[in-house]
Amino acid sequence: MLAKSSSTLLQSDILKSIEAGVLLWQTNSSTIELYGRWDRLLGYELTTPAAISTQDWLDLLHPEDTQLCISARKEITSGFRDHYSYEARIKHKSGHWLWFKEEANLLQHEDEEPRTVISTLTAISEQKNLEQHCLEAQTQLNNLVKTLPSLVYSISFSSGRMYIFDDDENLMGLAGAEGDASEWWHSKVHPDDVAKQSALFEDWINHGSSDTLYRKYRLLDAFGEYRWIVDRTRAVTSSDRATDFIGSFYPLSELNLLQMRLKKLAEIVPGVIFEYELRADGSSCFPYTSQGIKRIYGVDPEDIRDNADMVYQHIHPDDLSAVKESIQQSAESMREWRVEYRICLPDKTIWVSGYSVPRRTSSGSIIWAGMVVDITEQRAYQDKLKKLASTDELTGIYNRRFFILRMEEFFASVQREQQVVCVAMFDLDFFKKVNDTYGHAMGDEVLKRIAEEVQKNIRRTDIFARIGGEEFALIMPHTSPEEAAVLAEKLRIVIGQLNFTHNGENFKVTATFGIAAMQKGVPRADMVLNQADQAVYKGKNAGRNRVTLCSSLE
Ligand SMILES: Nc1nc2c(ncn2[C@@H]2O[C@H](COP(=O)(O)OP(=O)(O)OP(=O)(O)O)[C@@H](O)[C@H]2O)c(=O)[nH]1
Repeated sequence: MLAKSSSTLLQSDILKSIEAGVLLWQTNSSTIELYGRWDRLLGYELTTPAAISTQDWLDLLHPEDTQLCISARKEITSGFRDHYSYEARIKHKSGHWLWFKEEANLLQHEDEEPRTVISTLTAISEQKNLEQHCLEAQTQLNNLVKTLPSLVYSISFSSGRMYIFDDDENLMGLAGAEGDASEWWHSKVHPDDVAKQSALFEDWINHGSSDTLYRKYRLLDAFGEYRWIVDRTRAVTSSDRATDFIGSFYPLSELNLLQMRLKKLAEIVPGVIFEYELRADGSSCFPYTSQGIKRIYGVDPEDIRDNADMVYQHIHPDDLSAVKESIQQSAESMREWRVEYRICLPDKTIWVSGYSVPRRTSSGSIIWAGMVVDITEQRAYQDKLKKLASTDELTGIYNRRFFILRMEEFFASVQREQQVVCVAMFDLDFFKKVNDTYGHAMGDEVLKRIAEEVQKNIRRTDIFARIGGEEFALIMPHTSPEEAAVLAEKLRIVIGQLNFTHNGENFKVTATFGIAAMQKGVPRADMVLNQADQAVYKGKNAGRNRVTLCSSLE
């Protein structure tokens, strides 16, 4: 197919030195002379120059491209133009197709016949492949953008031009657009959000814009409604300089909006909202806690996300086992968890109330969702109220109401257990005289002082109360009547030794004690108090200032 040419050696040597094939053809001839490196390009080992028939040349071309070549050459033979160029595929010796570009120029004047045309053949397969890849990547990217539920945009850093990828299915209903980024943005963002969001963008740029900028604001959609969206922006860098921004707008769903509102609500709740998980292996963690966890437990949500230990470490040691037990009970019964306990913080101890509802998960763990609220103030108020309800206003010791309640409790425990609880009652002697002689205020002072002194001389477990005007009573747990009599005697002496002074005049008071015992078989608690009262009465009749056992103890 290929024959040796008769062209000069000099020409062929020059042409050999360039990395391209060179073609020379006379328009009136059916032969093409080939020079340069065309042989190497196509895998032939022939020395150049060589000659090839026009038809052989066309046969080397890809069938789809032969017409290109014919038409291009016709441009010159018909005298329309003096140059042409086209890109086509040519068959390599090994059988595969190579892309090349032929650029031809008419060498001789058109009046001269035959006319000579010279053209260069350059291999462009690599470039073609690259173009093909780019095209494919572009198509893939466009397809990808169309599958996203977001509206994707790019902004040129230098020109500020914005390009919004067209996607008629996007959730915002917004069309693809090209224009000034700032203008587009300002026309779409809710006026109340502009200042803050601009500041965030500026700040991001000034800090190197290396991370993704994540913003939430309201954007006008195609239907004239402001929608909450998430705008994620990234900088495209080249040589460490931002050249473009790419980003996307994603409308927040109802669920997202709900989450946003819940998060805000969670932050203002006076406590912590949490999810506590007890795993099947017994370990526990807090998958979610609102920011209030810092106020309540002094820890961050991240500190306890995988391990709840830090929370347990803050629970008051006296309450820890009760808290753990309450969780255990709730886990066993799958009933709500409700408990009040103390939390120790570095500077104070607070009371909290916890409430949550358990549910089982498919992984075998139990998750409680609920909240813990600071009730320190409420608790202090309750304590105060409780104290007020149980305290005698004048003396500060327990009042009759509280005393009777405790009597009932002891009465119940005496019925269950083998224990003796003694009750002592005492009534001041001739107290009316104290009031009459020194005044009611002085009488009050006497009552207070006696309460104080008796309190000092009894055990911490004894319950001491003022049950009437000048009547006092004591519950003495785990005390036999004999021991009770000894204590009463001691108190009688203490009272009798107290010195009172009014307007320079000294006086003393005495008290008469009666003792009864609460034992198994006594039908009612108040009967024990009656028995003690009767013993006092007996003591009064016997001359006062003495200790008397009730008749059943004699
Ligand atoms: N100052 C003062 N006096 C009280 C109070 N409650 C009761 N009294 C007085 O205590 C006195 C009790 O008097 P009585 O019941 O007659 O008994 P008494 O004078 O102590 O005589 P005996 O009990 O028989 O030894 C009355 O004068 C009451 O007014 C009080 O809160 N303050």
